[in-house]
Amino acid sequence: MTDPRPSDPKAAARAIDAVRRGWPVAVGGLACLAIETADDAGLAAFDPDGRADILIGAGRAATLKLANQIEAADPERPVRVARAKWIDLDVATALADPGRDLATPLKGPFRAAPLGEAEAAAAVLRLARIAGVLPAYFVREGGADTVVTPTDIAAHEDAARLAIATRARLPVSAAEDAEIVAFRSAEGGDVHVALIVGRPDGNPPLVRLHSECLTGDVLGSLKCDCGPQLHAALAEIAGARWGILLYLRQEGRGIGLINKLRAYQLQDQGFDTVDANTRLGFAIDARDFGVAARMLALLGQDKVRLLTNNPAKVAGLEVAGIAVVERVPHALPANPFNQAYLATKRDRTGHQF
Ligand SMILES: Nc1nc2c(ncn2[C@@H]2O[C@H](COP(=O)(O)OP(=O)(O)OP(=O)(O)O)[C@@H](O)[C@H]2O)c(=O)[nH]1
Ligand SMILES: [Zn+2]
Repeated sequence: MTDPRPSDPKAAARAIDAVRRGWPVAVGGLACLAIETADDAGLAAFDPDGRADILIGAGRAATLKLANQIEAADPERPVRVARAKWIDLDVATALADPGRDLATPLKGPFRAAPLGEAEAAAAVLRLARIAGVLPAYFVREGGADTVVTPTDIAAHEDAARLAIATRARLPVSAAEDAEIVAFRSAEGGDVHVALIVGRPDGNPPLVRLHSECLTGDVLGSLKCDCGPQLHAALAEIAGARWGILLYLRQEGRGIGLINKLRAYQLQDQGFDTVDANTRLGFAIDARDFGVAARMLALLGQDKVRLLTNNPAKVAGLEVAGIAVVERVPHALPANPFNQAYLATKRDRTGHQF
């Protein structure tokens, strides 16, 4: 039977592009204009009467004293804020970006409005995360040139659509006998990579799921443990003679580089890594480890020994059909800049150190 609502990869790609360029998108019956990329002319064309409401995540809404007007819920849940005369583009921008709270104390009171279409509202906030912009929109009932459905947006991130694109020998300093395999989805999402070290020897491979961290992996950031974990993982896998490192393009636990740097800005103001994410209106961890499970399945592996301190990675693989026969701890020495970050992982996100 054919899917009555097949997804359209072009629609998601066009919508991501539109959000990044400051063009409106329509999801269901909601017309939405991303606040971060809107300009005065775009806003005037989208909303000539100044009547469009604001759509943000519940985590952000909670800091706007809207908490008592919304159900306590996950930080990504959409909240619609009724437009008031004094909410212009500048105020909306301050509303969208918690990094400005110290410099721009917010007015108020803000009033929550009925969501309209909850599924469409949630999907358009997910679209913001995928596009790498702040999850905040001007929103009104109506249409737009760019139309996208929640199904299109979900399909864009659907791990099941990943396939192997190509593979090649890649000797690396940790292991000369290595092969790189690249994965891509027809939906045009991120390209993920596996580095296979050695040859299958009949035992489950030693596997590391490494989420991209430009600051840590490339620049040697001391704020996190990613760089040292990456290199230690390669060394351990090489030592085990057979294993796989998955390099997952899940920068910033899935919120993207720019929004991760916004979370860092909030950390400079004293919030920890968990609260920084939720104050932006994102989940604490937006990653889908089903991507890793799909990659392992495509490589013919259904049992692994997993290098991690993060129980969510174990659970994420298991739920997607990969048996984790052993969790191998992967903790590295702290430094003065990442001590608090590691303590937050231990105390608030269940990491086992
Ligand atoms: N949003 C956000 N992402 C961060 C922050 N610090 C590091 N990251 C990202 O977190 C991810 C690091 O994840 P992993 O190395 O897989 O670590 P983990 O989930 O803690 O699990 P294990 O290391 O396996 O125990 C990378 O995508 C980083 O870019 C932060 O403060 N905020
Ligand atoms: Zn990092």
